[in-house]
Amino acid sequence: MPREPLYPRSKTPSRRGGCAVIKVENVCKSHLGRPVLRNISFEVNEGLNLGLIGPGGCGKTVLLKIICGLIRPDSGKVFINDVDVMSLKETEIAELRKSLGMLFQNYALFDDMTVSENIAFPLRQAGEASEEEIQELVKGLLVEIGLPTAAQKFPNELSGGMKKRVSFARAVIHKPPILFYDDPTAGLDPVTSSKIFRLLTQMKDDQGTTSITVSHDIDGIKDICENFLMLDRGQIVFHGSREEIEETDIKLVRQFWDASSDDELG
Ligand SMILES: Nc1ncnc2c1ncn2[C@@H]1O[C@H](COP(=O)(O)OP(=O)(O)OP(=O)(O)O)[C@@H](O)[C@H]1O
Repeated sequence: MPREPLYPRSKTPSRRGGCAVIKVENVCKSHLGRPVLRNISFEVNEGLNLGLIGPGGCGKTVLLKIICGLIRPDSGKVFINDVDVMSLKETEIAELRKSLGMLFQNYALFDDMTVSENIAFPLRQAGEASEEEIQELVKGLLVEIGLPTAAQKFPNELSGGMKKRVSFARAVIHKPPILFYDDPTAGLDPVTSSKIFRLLTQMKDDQGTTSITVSHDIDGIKDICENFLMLDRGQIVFHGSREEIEETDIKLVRQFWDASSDDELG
C-alpha cells in the first residue's frame, strides 16, 4: 500500500507549479576583511536541482550554509518557500532545518550512535513514524547505499567514503522537500558516486525535491541538474541551463566546464 510521505510537503509553506522555492537576493558576505560572496541573487524553482560549481574557495559552501541559515550574510536576503530566513529566530531556524535535508562536507555523524541510529535520527526527531517504519526505511536505505551489513557499526569503524554514504542516507531518510548537497560524491569511487547520483535523482523524481548540489564532479552532475550556477571569487559568472553552459562563450566558464569534464574522464 503506498505510504504517505513522512514529511508531507504541505507541512511547509510551498509555492507550486514551477514557482521559486529558494530565492537568494543580493547576498554579500566577507570573512576576515575579505569579500567571500558579492551580491549573489538567483532562484531555484520547485522540483529542480541547481548545480553549484566553481573553483575551490570561490564560496560555494558558504553560500549553501547561508541558505540553510547556518551562517548569516552581511547583507541580502534568503527566502525558502517565501519565508525570509534572516527574519527567523534561532528556534524557528532550527525548526525550518528539520524540513531540509543537508549533506555537508564534514559528515557530522554522531560518534556515539550506530550507523542505523544516525540514519534514523531525523525521523525520530520528527516523531511521525513508527519504530517499525523507521527500521524498514533504514534497512532499505542501507541496501541502496551499498552498506547492508553496517547497521550496528559505529562511525569510527567506517572509512571516509562509507561515512559519506551514511550521511547521505541520514540527509534523505525523512524525504525532505528541499535538499542541499555539498559535494556528495567527493572521495567516493566511481561506482558509489553513480549510485549516490542515482539516488539523488530518484529523490527528485519520486518526491519532486527541490535541491542545490555543489560538486566538482562535472561529468556526474551534468545529467542530474537542470540548471547551473558558477561562482568565481565570490561572484556569479554564469547562471543557466545545461544547454546554455555547454554553448557559452564566456571563456572562464568554458575552460572550467571542459577541464573539469576532461579531469573526470582522465
Ligand atoms: N564562517 C565563514 N563565513 C564566511 N566566510 C568563511 C567562513 N568560513 C570560511 N570562510 C571563507 O570562505 C571562503 C570560501 O570558502 P568555501 O568553503 O565556501 O569555498 P568552496 O567554493 O566551497 O571551496 P571548495 O570547492 O574547496 O570546497 C574561504 O576563503 C574561507 O576562508
